Amino acid sequence: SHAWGYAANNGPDKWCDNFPIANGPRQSPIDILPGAASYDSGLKPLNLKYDPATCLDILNNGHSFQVSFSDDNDSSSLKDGPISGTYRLKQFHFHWGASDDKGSEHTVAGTKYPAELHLVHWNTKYASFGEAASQPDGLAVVGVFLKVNLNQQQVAHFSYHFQGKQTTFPNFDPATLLPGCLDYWTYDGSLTTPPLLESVTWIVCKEPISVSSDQMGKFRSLLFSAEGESECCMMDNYRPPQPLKGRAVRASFQ
Ligand SMILES: CN[C@H]1CN(c2cccc(OC)c2)S(=O)(=O)c2sc(S(N)(=O)=O)cc21
Ligand SMILES: [Zn+2]
Repeated sequence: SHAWGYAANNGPDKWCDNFPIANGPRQSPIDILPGAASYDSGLKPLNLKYDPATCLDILNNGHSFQVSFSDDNDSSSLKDGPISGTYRLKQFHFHWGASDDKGSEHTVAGTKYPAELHLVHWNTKYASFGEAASQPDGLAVVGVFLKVNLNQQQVAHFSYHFQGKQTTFPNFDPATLLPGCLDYWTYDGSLTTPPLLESVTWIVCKEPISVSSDQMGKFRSLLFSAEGESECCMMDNYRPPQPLKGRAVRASFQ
C-alpha cells in the first residue's frame, strides 16, 4: 500500500483504509467554538521550560519538517496546564497551506490560520516516547497558530528542501515560537497524522504568533518529494477538523 500523504489518492479521506481509528471517538484536529468552551478555574497556567542545548537536528520527513530534541532528561519539558506530571519535549513541526487562507489543523469558529506549530511532549511516567504514544495520557501537544504579518522578520531560517534531508540545528530555542499570552483551550484528542493514535492531550493557544510572508514562502518551497524525484512542493499538509463526538473543550481563560 502506498504511504499516506495529503494528495487525493493517499490523503486524509483515505487514511481510514489503513488506520481505522481515523473514525474513532477522539480524533484531532477539531473546530474550536470559543462560545461552547467551558472556563475551568482548576486549569493551571502552562509551565514550559525549554533548553536550547537539547535541540538536535532538523529533518524533512516527507510530511513536514521537524526539529527534534534530546529527551533523556527533563531540561526541555512541560508541566502544569491541564496535565499532571512532567512531559518531555520530543519534537516540533508545522502544518501549512498553499495560500494564506488555509493551513492550520485546528480552526476557531471556522477560521483557518495560514499555519500551525505543534510542540510534541511525552509523559515521563512511561519508559519511552514510543510507549507513551500508545497510552491515552501519553502525549501532550501544544498547538500555536501562525498568522502572516506583512513586515515581520523571519521566524528562523528553516528551508530543508528534500524528504530525508537532515542537518544539525544547534541551539534553537523553541520558546521564541511561543506567543506572549499562554491562554489555551484543551481537549482529549489524537495525532493528526497516521497512526492517528488517541493519546494526545491537546493544548491550543488562543493567541497566534506572527511570521513574515516570505517565511511562509520558505515553508512552501519545501518538498514532499525526495532528491531525484519529480518535485512536489510541500503544502496543504493539514488534516481538516474531525467530529467532536461529545467531547468537552475547556478554556484556561474567561
Ligand atoms: C508523522 N507525524 C507523527 C509522528 N509521530 C509518531 C507518534 C507515534 C507513533 C509514531 O509512529 C509509530 C509516530 S509524532 O509523535 O512525532 C507525531 S505528533 C503529530 S501531531 N500532528 O498530531 O502533532 C504527528 C506525529
Ligand atoms: Zn502536527
